[in-house]
Amino acid sequence: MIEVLHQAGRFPLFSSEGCRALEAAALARSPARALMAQAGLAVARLALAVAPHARCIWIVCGPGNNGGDGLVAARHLAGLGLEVHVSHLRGNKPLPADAQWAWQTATDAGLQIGRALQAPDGCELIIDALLGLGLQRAPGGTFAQAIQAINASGVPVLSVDLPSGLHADTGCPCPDAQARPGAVVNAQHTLCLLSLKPGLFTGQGRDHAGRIWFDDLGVPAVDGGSGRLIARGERERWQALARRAHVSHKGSYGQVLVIGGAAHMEGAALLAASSALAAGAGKVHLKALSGALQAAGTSRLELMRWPEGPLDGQTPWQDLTLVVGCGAGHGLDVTPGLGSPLPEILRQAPRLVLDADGLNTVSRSTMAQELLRARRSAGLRTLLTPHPLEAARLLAWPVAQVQADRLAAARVLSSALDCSVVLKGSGSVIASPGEPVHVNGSGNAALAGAGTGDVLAGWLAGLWAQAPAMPVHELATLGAAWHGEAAHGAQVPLRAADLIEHMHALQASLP
Ligand SMILES: NC(=O)C1=CN([C@@H]2O[C@H](COP(=O)(O)OP(=O)(O)OC[C@H]3O[C@@H](n4cnc5c(N)ncnc54)[C@H](OP(=O)(O)O)[C@@H]3O)[C@@H](O)[C@H]2O)[C@@H](O)CC1
Ligand SMILES: Nc1ncnc2c1ncn2[C@@H]1O[C@H](COP(=O)(O)OP(=O)(O)O)[C@@H](O)[C@H]1O
Ligand SMILES: [K+]
Repeated sequence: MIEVLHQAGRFPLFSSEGCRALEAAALARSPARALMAQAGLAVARLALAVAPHARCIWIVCGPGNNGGDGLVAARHLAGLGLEVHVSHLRGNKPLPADAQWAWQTATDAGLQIGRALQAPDGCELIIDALLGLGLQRAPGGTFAQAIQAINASGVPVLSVDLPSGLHADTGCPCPDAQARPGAVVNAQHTLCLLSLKPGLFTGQGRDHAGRIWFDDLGVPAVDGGSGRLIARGERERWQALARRAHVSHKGSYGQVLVIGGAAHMEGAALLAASSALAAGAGKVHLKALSGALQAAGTSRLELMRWPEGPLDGQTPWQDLTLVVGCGAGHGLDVTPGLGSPLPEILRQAPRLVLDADGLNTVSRSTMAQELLRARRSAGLRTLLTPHPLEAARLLAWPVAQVQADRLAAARVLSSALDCSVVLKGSGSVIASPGEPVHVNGSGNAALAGAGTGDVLAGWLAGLWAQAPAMPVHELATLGAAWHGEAAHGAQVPLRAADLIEHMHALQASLP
């Protein structure tokens, strides 16, 4: 058993369908009941580890195999002499065979199984085995009551496989018939079994699941899942990026050009440019859309101002990695006569990170969308870094639809514009045409502050300038993981300029 987000490495993520296929294959290879026996034992072990002093435990079991896991755990914990109260909520249908076996062995062992919907007096731990992978709809009736009682109890909760009510694929509460979100258990710990579910790591998953543990039940990991979790910092991969030959010089590390920073939003472009420098780009140029900034220069003396004049056939495109859009306002709008540089950038830039108002401009212009879509087949590479609202504008969806299934939204956007995408937020989702989706496990709400996205965009370009041949999907994954890692242990809230320093300091700690 591991605590997933404390591990370095990449773990396969399985959609509900993939989990079912893995489960069926594992069941076919195992003796009858062996998986549930192991699952229940793992739950009991973790309960003892996270609440070693608890004497009284309430175990709330549902009508499927999730409930079966809870019943097996109940038998083990009662066998150790703990005061175990079991509530079993079941419908009119017979229990599945494994859960029926768990119920029978528990009652044979003398466990009393009731239907109470309140934590017993003196309860010190709740085990939530109500609903797992088989969640079909928003919990109603006694199921909703049980979830409310668990959440209102003030007692620590260990959820089995998933916090009950959370959808495994999306990390959202299951909606009811009126599309209102249903109740979800708020757990301190979740023990995910057999295969990792993406919904634990993105959307609302992290807030409901607490600390996430994983037991593969002895079934070896296969990488046939629908995506991958990037658990924690990937220092060995970063080290390869940061390595410098003694004989190298600034020309060895590429050039970044940042275009953005309209009046009143100069800071966004400065953050992106400073971040690209800190990431190690050899030279960083700034083309500010605000005349004042372009004239006055910046407090970072290393930054170079890009000369006045249009970007055109004379621009050394091949040498440049571009970050376009940070604080650009309407300055890139593709209105005839205004001379927006965006169409030429989309036609020419070999490596382009498009962020913030660059994305908003694209969402308003079908011409820009067509130019964007044509880039990959022309050998030009693009990374879009939208937050959920920017993604919603690009997709012409409500933002709630983006957040309701972040993996799907990132995939649809990536395929609609034929680009790589980092859909930012809790559990950033990285999607690229033909690649498995990655979910970034690092980072936390210390990053929820103005400018941290500009820092990400600049950092990505800074890395890309140094490794121009790196596949964009990999680059986006490494950059997002680095950005998130820098927030661990940082003071909350983390100011964006300080974030750059934290990310820079991680370079020094590389092995
Ligand atoms: N087999 C094994 O060896 C292993 C199994 N494992 C464990 O099994 C779990 C999956 O078990 P599962 O497929 O039985 O689904 P589960 O989550 O228990 O729920 C299904 C039941 O809930 C019901 N139901 C659904 N929604 C509802 C709602 N809103 N409100 C009320 N009821 C609702 C649904 O009824 P129905 O929709 O058919 O009316 C059905 O009766 C998995 O998460 C893991 O813990 C692992 O340990 C690996 C080894
Ligand atoms: N709760 C969180 N967990 C992990 N990362 C977060 C969280 N909140 C914000 N972030 C990260 O912070 C950054 C915010 O970017 P963005 O919203 O574009 O900010 P801005 O436009 O002000 O620069 C993104 O990289 C996002 O993934
Ligand atoms: K559960």
